[in-house]
Amino acid sequence: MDGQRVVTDPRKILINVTKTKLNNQSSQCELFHEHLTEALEEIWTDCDEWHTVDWSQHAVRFIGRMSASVFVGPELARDPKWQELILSSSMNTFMGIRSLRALPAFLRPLVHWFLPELRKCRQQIRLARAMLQPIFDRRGYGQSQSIEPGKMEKFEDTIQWLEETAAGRPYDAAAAQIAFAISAMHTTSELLKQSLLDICMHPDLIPVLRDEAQKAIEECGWTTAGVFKLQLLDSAIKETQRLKPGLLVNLERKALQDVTLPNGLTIPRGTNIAVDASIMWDPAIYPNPLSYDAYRFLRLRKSGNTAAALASTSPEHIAFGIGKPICPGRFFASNEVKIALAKILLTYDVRIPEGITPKIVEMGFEMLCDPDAKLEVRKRKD
Ligand code: HEM
Repeated sequence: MDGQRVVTDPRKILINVTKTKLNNQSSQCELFHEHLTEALEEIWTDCDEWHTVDWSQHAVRFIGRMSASVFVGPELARDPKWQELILSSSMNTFMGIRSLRALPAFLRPLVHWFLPELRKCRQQIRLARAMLQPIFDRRGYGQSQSIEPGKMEKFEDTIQWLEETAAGRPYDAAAAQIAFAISAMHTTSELLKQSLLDICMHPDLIPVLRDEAQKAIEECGWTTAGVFKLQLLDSAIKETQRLKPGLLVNLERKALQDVTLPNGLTIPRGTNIAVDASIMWDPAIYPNPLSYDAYRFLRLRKSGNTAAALASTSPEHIAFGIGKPICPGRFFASNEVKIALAKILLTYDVRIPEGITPKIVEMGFEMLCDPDAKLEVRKRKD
């Protein structure tokens, strides 16, 4: 799969762009806010009567739109054809991987050519190439030609950063965009979906979170400094991620040689291993671990625990991974989710329809937000 290959490419072009460029943009929060505002107006409208929205679908579209504003720049981010392409290609990749995993390993190199989802992925890579080409032409990029970084016109998007980081080495720009979508969209939108559902299931939080957001934005605007001030919101999201981390096991690896652990246990070569995420529900670490406590990480943060912020990680909270391959997109994802929640709470009244309790769905190792989750929303009076 082309998108997957870009992430595992040993030259690490995409990973380096994510680490060095993606988290370093001062204008990023404003851009996220601008695109989310447009998406909310288009999708949730200005209607000030309660109406039901398909939260499960809309959260993905909000994250897709915010992410695309930085991945491909405003022009493609606003293009409905690009939005559709990115959403469906990442879904097709996930479904294709699920279908392949159900087959014996020896059949996969052959069968993947015939699986409908993966055939669709290949068509979509071709479409992405065609849609990116006019931008490449306008900017004068060529996949095999080297442009001296200092001589490039500046664009603040991954199309440019990939070109700079590749520095003349061949790479597949379309596959890289699909790879960004695969890495970023599903994970981040799952976190956004469940965080808002958890907040709505604890409606006392809403006025407190609104107040925090109002003050932060009045003082600093939709900037990195403003988002940093959303500390209760940060804590609430991290609590959601603790209770529903996305995966029941994380950090999947294969032992390439016999490995003897400090306790003497030997993992034989060829063994597949993963880390059990249930440490995040250990009562010795998190008192009352199965209850949602939006203030839990705020209290820890105030007591000086440096790992208590959403984008931080520790052996007790591994939803963003840990160690060398820790998620390099975690700051980007945290900013997106915080901006989306603050903006939604400031602009809309939000509630879960009466009589409904959203369920978390476990599928294999995945922990998914209720795929049928609906919300009732109405625009707040200014
Ligand atoms: C809530 C959102 C996200 C979650 C929960 C998440 C989770 C993770 C985890 C657990 C890993 C490590 C996997 C391992 O060690 O086996 C990882 C790696 C990675 N993530 Fe994320 N991620 C999120 C968002 C993003 C975003 C927004 C991007 C890019 C913009 C991104 C890009 C990557 C990349 C490139 C890697 C591979 C790093 C490497 O191999 O060195 N992620 N992510």
